[in-house]
Amino acid sequence: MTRIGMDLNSFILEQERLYPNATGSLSRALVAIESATKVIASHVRMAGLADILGMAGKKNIQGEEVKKLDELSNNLLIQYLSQSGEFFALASEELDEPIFPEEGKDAKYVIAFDPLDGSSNIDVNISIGTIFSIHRRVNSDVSDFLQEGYKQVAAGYVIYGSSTMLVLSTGNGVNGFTLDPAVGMYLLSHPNMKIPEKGKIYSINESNDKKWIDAGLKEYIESLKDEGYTSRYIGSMVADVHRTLIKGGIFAYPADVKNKNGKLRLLYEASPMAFLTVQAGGMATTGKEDILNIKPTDIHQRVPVFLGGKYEMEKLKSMLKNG
Ligand SMILES: O=P(O)(O)OC[C@H]1O[C@](O)(COP(=O)(O)O)[C@@H](O)[C@@H]1O
Ligand SMILES: [Mg+2]
Ligand SMILES: [Mg+2]
Repeated sequence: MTRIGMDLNSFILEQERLYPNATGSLSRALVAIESATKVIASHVRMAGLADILGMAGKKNIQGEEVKKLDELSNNLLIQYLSQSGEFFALASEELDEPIFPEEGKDAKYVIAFDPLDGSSNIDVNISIGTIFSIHRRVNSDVSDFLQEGYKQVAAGYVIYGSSTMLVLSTGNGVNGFTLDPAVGMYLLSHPNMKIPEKGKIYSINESNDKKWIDAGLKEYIESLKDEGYTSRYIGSMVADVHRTLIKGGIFAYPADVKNKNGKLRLLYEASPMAFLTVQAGGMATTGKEDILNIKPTDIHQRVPVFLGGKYEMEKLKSMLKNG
């Protein structure tokens, strides 16, 4: 029986037993993520001492400066996920093209991940994270990554914050586990997470307001303020979404004149976070369509993101003009 303090491995095995035909493959895949993120968490904790802050001295395919911790986290995930033998292919923010690990040639799943989310916060000791999205292998090629978000088998994130937490959904609700550093285990701390129907916080980079494309957006934010909402924006999607899941409200990264499709990437940021939000009882849209219904066309494609509780999302839909 699921209970507070239950360790993640026992939880994963308990979920597996609900499906008598399960082979254990997804369980082993999740354990590989668990192991990799524990090692990343330990590096994050010591980053200031271990000379792993700052730039790696290169740019990724999206033209962004790669930080040393981006690169380290990417390498650790590639190593752990590949050696698990449970992934046919891996796509990452920090990889130009997906890779197909030798050990995974018979595997059933593909995984897309943002190894280190919130790069601009790495050097200043503010919460950062890892985001992942798992789909079934269908065609055995790159197109396996171009499946709609609602087809995700599992999605989740790890937040390296004042504590490290892993938040996971396999399509059966959302559960959060806190890493107990003394025993090195993720323990169930937030069972059956539900986003409040109405919150008090909006989270958006308001310094971009003059560049927002949709003419209704500014009016919407003003109207939330009139209702007494306050602003919180960390600039790490993982941290802003984590707060939104727990406290409610809305998180947004809209399209603007500089980022015509928004900034966040569909496969390894928008889609897994939309899956978790919907599983927690909330909603997620680009302003034009449900994020989980988008059929991706590119591994690194970007989309506008609005996600949050029912009240804020319904109000948003009634006020956006889709300009
Ligand atoms: O600084 P901005 O433009 O508000 O962007 C913040 C957004 O960019 C990101 O840092 C992008 O993610 P990466 O750090 O993985 O590139 C998100 O975590 C965050 O929501
Ligand atoms: Mg990111
Ligand atoms: Mg990143």
